[in-house]
Amino acid sequence: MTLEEVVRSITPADQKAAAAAKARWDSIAKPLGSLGALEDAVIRMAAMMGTPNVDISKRAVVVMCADNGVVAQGVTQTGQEVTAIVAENMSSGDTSVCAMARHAGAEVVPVDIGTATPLKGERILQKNIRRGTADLTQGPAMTREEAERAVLTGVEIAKDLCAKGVKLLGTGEMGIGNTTTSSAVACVFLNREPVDMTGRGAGLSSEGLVRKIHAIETGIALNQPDPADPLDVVSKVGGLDLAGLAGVFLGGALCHVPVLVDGFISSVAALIAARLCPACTDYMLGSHASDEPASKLVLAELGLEPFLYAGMRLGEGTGAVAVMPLLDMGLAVYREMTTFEATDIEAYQPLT
Ligand SMILES: O=C(O)c1ccc[n+]([C@@H]2O[C@H](COP(=O)([O-])O)[C@@H](O)[C@H]2O)c1
Ligand SMILES: Cc1cc2nc[nH]c2cc1C
Repeated sequence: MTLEEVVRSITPADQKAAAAAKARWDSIAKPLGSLGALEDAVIRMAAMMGTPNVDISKRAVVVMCADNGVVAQGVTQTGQEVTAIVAENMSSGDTSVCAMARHAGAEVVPVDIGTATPLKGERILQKNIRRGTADLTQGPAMTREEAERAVLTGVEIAKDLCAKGVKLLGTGEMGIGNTTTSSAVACVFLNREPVDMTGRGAGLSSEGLVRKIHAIETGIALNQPDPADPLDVVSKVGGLDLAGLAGVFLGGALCHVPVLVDGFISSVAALIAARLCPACTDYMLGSHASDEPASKLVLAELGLEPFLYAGMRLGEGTGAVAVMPLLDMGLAVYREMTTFEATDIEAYQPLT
């Protein structure tokens, strides 16, 4: 499929199924609406799936791994080599998201979408578009064609997983320097200044933070990304992980499968997808508000409410995976609870 075909094929979520799910919640013997965001999530998932019989039993988290040329500007605490080390550990099950995913019953799918060096590991999907991006302070991070190929790769990965029966997708990433690219992309879309949108990422000194803000200012001034053209923005000041994850959001929407946003980087990828295809936001679920300063602004722009305010800022998909057990618990009540009709409690009347 071409990107235009993908965008054209995504349809809004089904409001009839949402109404049926809401009716089911309102029949359950408990105060109306009292499970708050858990009820909303089940209703929204019913709309996404087109049925009140919500099923998220099979789940996977796609972890896009890529390197970013902007690390040459001293914008990160650790070196670029960490990307490959952590990405390979995704394959052996030795990362934070892997431990959490085992608990949440999710498959971790690490993808080499653009790491600087080839990755070893049986479980890694080898989809490298290029061996790391160029330094965005010197010119565009990548070509428009490379960005488009990365988006389409994400779409295909999501479609393949859905074809294998996955009913809930999580997004995650690993890429030293990707909070710099994410802040740059967010600045362009939200028309904000880098000083307000930039944080310390995986850990950065105060001098490093000044360099990071300066690199973003330079990259935007030099490349002049067009905020009305998402592929222009992601190719000039973004990264391959951002482009690939934007594709996962589109692919999930195409398959009527909910896609959980993770932290700051993932939320910016969701914003790229939303700018490519506004209807795909119907298929997104928030997870947590990352500690990165711009995280809440980006989630608000997407109209998403995070479940968790837990001060997390790890990435990898840890936030997305963290809310899966919460969704399971919401669904347990939705499916298993007795109704007002079956008890002696008089049904609540909706508040007027
Ligand atoms: O998801 C987040 O909100 C998040 C916030 C800060 C850091 N990270 C992770 O840390 C890495 C990026 O940080 P940095 O400082 O190298 O730009 C990358 O591998 C992300 O997974 C992730
Ligand atoms: C060790 C390490 C693990 C990570 N996981 C996601 N980003 C990361 C950054 C570092 C530095």
